[in-house]
Amino acid sequence: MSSRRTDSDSEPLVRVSGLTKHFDNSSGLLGSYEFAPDGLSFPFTHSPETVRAVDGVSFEIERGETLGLVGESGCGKSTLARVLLQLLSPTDGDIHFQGENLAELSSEALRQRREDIQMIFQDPQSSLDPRMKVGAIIEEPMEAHGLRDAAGREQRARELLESVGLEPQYYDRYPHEFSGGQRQRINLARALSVDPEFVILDEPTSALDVSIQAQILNTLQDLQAEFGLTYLFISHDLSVIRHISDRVAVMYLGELVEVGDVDRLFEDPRHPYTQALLSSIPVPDPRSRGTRSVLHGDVPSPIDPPSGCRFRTRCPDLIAPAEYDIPDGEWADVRELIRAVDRRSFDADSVSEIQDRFLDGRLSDDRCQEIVVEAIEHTVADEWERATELLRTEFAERSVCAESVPTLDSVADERASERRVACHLHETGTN
Ligand SMILES: Nc1ncnc2c1ncn2[C@@H]1O[C@H](COP(=O)(O)OP(=O)(O)OP(=O)(O)O)[C@@H](O)[C@H]1O
Repeated sequence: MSSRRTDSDSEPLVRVSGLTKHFDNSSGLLGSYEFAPDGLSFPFTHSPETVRAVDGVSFEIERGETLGLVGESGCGKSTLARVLLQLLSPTDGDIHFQGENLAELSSEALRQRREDIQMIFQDPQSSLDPRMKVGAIIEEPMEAHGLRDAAGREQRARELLESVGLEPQYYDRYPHEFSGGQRQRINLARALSVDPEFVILDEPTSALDVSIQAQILNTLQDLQAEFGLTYLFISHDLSVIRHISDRVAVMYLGELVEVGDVDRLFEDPRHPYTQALLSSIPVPDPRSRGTRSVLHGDVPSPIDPPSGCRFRTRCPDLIAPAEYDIPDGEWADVRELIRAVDRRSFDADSVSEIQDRFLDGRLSDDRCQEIVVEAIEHTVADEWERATELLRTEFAERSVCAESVPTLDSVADERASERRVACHLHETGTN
């Protein structure tokens, strides 16, 4: 453990509250201008677009633990990492590191903090200058921060090579002489050379063969124990996240939707998005099949995310609008119909046939029955968009999931482990 680890030991190492990063996509991009219809005269409107990459994210990381951050591509994981690393300034929110608000630090204090927070990227090649020898690569951050004399830096570099599972004599070799896994080990040695407290690992094993991945993960765990490190481990690969994490934060479209202890979260995922992600993990036994549908469709644009719960447009558990008196089983049938119309996944020959296929008789709520029949009639008339629109405005947009933003609240867990979920299904009184 580092000698700096003395003050504010009761504080989590990292405390992030309401962290937000929006990108203004308009700068220099013609894409945000709408041109006059003749295509010749000066653009008459300008609509700057805001990419809501990270939106009000709060979490803590305790000293010595690994928080796994998981989510599909484009959900904001790398942006969050870059803001934590101070490579990007937040639009809003606070980052407390060792009890200090990074936004309030002097530039000298911030420089010191930069030493304490290091990052490992996916591509082990990109951060290794091919013209520099391994020793110089590892020593560079120490030199930049004025740590040790030349002999001390060399000794440290050789020690670190050993710590990360390489030979000390590799000190005099060039990066091209190493495999991908070995290069990632060199990156680790380089990051550890300044004795950081906190290491952010952004898909550190994604570019490596599966057999090498496991070795690097094991080395990361050994290094964590040896140096008392705290990790934020970012990956879209759930098996890697399960292997390495103590706790897991699940991110969707710029927001956290579930946070919990790794074993509990994998055994008993609560958020429909976490459930869908887990059900999409390939299972070794081809005969065993998940009971839930995997994720359909793409992640919506962070420029115009869905209202309310951002996952609702893909959620298999969308809550029925309160204004309809519709039993759960009937609502499940309606949801199935909505999805099928969305995907145009059936032949629309006759209204009664489609009704029989999706519904178990007439719906008990008259208004729901009317809407469903009208939508089916549209499909039979080959007016799929009108059907989709009708089902969207009469059902999806009237759900609490569309009308109100769920907050990331604690939910009861039978093993009393920490669990926070942002889903209306789990709000007190709903479930
Ligand atoms: N500099 C930028 N300017 C505008 N938009 C950006 C910028 N950087 C990222 N984005 C957008 O922010 C959203 C989040 O991107 P980010 O790279 O953080 O996601 P991610 O979860 O890390 O994805 P991946 O796993 O593919 O790297 C995306 O829609 C991305 O296009």
